Amino acid sequence: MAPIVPTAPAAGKSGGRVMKSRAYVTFLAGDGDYVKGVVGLAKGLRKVGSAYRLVVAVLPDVPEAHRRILATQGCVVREIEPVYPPENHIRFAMAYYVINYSKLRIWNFEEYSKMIYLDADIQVYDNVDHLFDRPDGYLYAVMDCFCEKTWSHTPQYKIGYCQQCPDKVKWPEHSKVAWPAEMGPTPPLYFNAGMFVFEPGREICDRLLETLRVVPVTPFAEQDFLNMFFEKIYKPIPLVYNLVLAMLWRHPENVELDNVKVVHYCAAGSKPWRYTGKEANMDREDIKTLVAKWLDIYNDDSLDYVAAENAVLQETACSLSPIVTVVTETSNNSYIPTPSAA
Ligand SMILES: O=c1ccn([C@@H]2O[C@H](COP(=O)(O)OP(=O)(O)O)[C@@H](O)[C@H]2O)c(=O)[nH]1
Ligand SMILES: OC[C@H]1O[C@H](O[C@@H]2[C@@H](O)[C@H](O)[C@@H](O)[C@H](O)[C@@H]2O)[C@H](O)[C@@H](O)[C@H]1O
Ligand SMILES: [Mn+2]
Repeated sequence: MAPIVPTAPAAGKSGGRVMKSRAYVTFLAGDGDYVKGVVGLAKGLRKVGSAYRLVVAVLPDVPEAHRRILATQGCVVREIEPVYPPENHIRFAMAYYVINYSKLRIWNFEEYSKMIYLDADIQVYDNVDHLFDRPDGYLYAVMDCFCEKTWSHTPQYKIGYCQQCPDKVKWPEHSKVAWPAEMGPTPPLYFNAGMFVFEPGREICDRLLETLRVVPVTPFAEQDFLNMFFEKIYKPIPLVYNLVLAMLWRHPENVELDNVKVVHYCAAGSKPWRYTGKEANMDREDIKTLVAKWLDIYNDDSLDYVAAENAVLQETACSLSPIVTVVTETSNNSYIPTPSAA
């Protein structure tokens, strides 16, 4: 029987107006091991019973073999054009951050009404689908921390100010001690761009790319840019939705690990799929536990797309023949797994 190729994301109808769908989205570049992060994320979202697909925005340099792995894990693989910042001589906080500007292409996925972006080094341990119901018109994300060495180029770091504890070292305008006037006003709230809730739109995507061409390039690349661009509509959400690991040693008083729903493995040496435990802070018990948690999901075959689909079918006691996922390449170069009865 010819496989039934699912159409574009299921769009509900309400009163004649086609309701667009929602999805999680991540970003994959290169032929390296971040693909493991995406597989882990896909399985993690399945484990928490998320109702939405995971779209993977891939750069052209992501090999076919990796795209097929992702399609067989139930991901919707969409190729995007790279985005480069204007000519610059900036030293990025991490040299590879230059590729992260390509994340901006996800605003072009306007077939979705709302998306939750997650870095490939993020894992979801509790269902967070309810974030899709937050009021439209804002960008929701968790506040970052300025205390790691990666921030040593900033005035915040130099004076020991962090938005996670604004009263510990106050920003000059609120401090009794004389400070150089050029410190300016307190910096606006700043989010970590590893996780955010946003509304795609071609028009806003064009505005992002036009603006990128005329603003200075800065060390935290697209994260700095997104914070500048969305400053007026950024709404902070609790850190349980994106635990930047450095918070565990920089602001433990702000972290209730048992309540954390989403963990961001962004500290140096914390990527679970290449963890050695040798870097600073990586021998902490809480880090070892979180890395083991990530690996448990990654190595759990029952969370693979086909296995999970079969489990659902068995649960509904249907006597269907086993599902074989045939990956069907569609015209716009996106791979959508096509479950078909053998
Ligand atoms: O070689 C790379 C580097 C980065 N990324 C993507 O870019 C995101 C941001 O990079 P990273 O998470 O390493 O930055 P961090 O959050 O650790 O600063 C990753 O999560 C991946 O989604 C990728 O696909 N391949
Ligand atoms: O390209 C710029 C990157 O900036 C951010 O990096 C993190 C990381 O460097 C941590 O090590 C720091 O502790 C944290 O503060 C900092 O924000 C995002 O996680 C990532 O998705 C990406 O946007
Ligand atoms: Mn990250």
